[in-house]
Amino acid sequence: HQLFRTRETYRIDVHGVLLLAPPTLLLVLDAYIAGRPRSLLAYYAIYWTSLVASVVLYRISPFHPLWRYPGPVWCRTTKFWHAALATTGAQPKYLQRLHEQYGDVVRFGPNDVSIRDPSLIGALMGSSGVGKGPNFIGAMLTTTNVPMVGIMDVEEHLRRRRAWNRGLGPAALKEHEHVVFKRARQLVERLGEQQGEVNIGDWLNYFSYDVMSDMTFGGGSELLQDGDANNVWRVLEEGVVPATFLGQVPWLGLYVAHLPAAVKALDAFLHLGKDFAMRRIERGSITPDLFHYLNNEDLPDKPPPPLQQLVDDGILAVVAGADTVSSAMTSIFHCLLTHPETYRRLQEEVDRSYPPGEDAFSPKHHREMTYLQAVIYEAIRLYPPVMTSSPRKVPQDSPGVHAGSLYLSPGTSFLIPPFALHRDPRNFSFPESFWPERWLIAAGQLAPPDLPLPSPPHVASKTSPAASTPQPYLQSAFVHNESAFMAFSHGPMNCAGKGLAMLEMRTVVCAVLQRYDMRLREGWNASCYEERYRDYFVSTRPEVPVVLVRRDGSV
Ligand code: HEM
Repeated sequence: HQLFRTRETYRIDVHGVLLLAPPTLLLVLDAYIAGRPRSLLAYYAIYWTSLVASVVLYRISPFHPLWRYPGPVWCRTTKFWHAALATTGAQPKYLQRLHEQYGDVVRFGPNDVSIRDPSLIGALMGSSGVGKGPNFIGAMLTTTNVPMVGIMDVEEHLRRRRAWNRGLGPAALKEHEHVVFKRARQLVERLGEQQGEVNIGDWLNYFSYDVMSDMTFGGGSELLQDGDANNVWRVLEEGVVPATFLGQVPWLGLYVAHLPAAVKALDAFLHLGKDFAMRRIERGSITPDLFHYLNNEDLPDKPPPPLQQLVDDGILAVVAGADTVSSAMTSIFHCLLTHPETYRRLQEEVDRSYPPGEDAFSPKHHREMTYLQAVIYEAIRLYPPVMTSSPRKVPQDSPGVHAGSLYLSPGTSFLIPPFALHRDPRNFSFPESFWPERWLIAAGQLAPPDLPLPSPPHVASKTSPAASTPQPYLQSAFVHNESAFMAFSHGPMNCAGKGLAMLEMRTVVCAVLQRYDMRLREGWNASCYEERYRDYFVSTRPEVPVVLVRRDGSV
């Protein structure tokens, strides 16, 4: 047990030696030296039972360094409880409930804590914060080919991150913003060609996937044109469920990697990124896409990285670049369509900045559109596309980490889940309500006496029974703690694509609102969006059925 604990390793051969050698040695000693042979099974049964008992007793005992942090007792015994819970997609709400019950620091696994205290974010995730956790080892079934987002060594992570910063920084973004505008134009045209009702989420999926392929690999996907005939989105959604389970128990991923049948969904998912990367390498560089930077094509003196690294980062671009943006935009439209007054106000701002005839596929007025920015931030405050964010782990060979009154011992993993922070009334007034005005009040652009008070939680349209619920918080003081806003995470290992994501969201919202009036399907139960929104590091969400009508009256 001490060896397992202190020499934590993902090597299966070492596990084998630790699990099999001691009982075998005892058998040999007993049989040949003491002359008392027993069945081999008895030695193994006694050894493994003692080992499991020792592990469990230690984890629930006061000798464990995380003893003082409260949490459900069963979660202390093994991480399998939490892994099973995470595969339901309900992890964010579960952690939120634990925080409500136990406080701001909760132990939700043997060596895992969740932290809901914004004052600790800087120390734990800032420039001298803690490196990433091992979840991507389990999710990607490998210790060697982990994409940049999951590299645990801080130095190595920041070294790999440099190419992403060059490829997604303001200068590179300027170079390929035309890709976003071209695809946004195509989206708006294709929406207009649809008859009757559309699931806006599907179209936003197609848009973000095509943008991601153009931006990262210089092309290769035409979902907006052809639809999703190869089910790439289904592959993505099916792949994230087993990846979520194995991300919680990463060592198991290395065993599962040897069972081809068990990882069919995951394999298909991994192949997506690989195909993209291979096609791009064969084609060579046409435009300075993200791959151009990841492959060091902009630094001729620097050798290109190994092929596997490019493939791994290709997969990261697929997931990080496509799903998050689509998720955010689906939530934006859901929120707008369930809050007609907000929709009207935003459309007025769009009409002022991009009146009919003005090119909406241009960032010319984005910066001055403060209400648009507020709507985007508010939608991803309520529905952060990465709801639990990525775990961090205090290195086993470090002295541990002190932050405020918190001490995290070596080997402790922790999460600072955006969902729990965003829905905490100590950080945001009316935390369950969609209320973009809060961002304007906080920025001093709207005076508190002019407050348009938020609608009841989540939805305010006629399609929801919540509309008749009495408003419960009218008298509360205004609270807005932006340091608790973590949709893009925090520090040098935060989201590398925030600039691109904001450009995509602003462009699509402006272009769609300029061209169309939208409404939800009559009678659609809007509250099912919140109920059926699931977190698997990225998210899966229910359909948002809408009807679009051209504002200029043409068909
Ligand atoms: C609304 C859209 C998006 C949201 C809310 C979002 C959010 C996040 C979050 C929470 C993380 C985890 C950071 C951490 O571990 O602390 C992350 C990582 C990352 N995101 Fe985004 N993201 C979005 C769009 C994008 C786009 C368009 C790209 C472009 C390819 C991108 C690229 C990345 C990369 C490369 C990482 C890994 C960063 C690292 O580990 O250093 N993201 N994102």
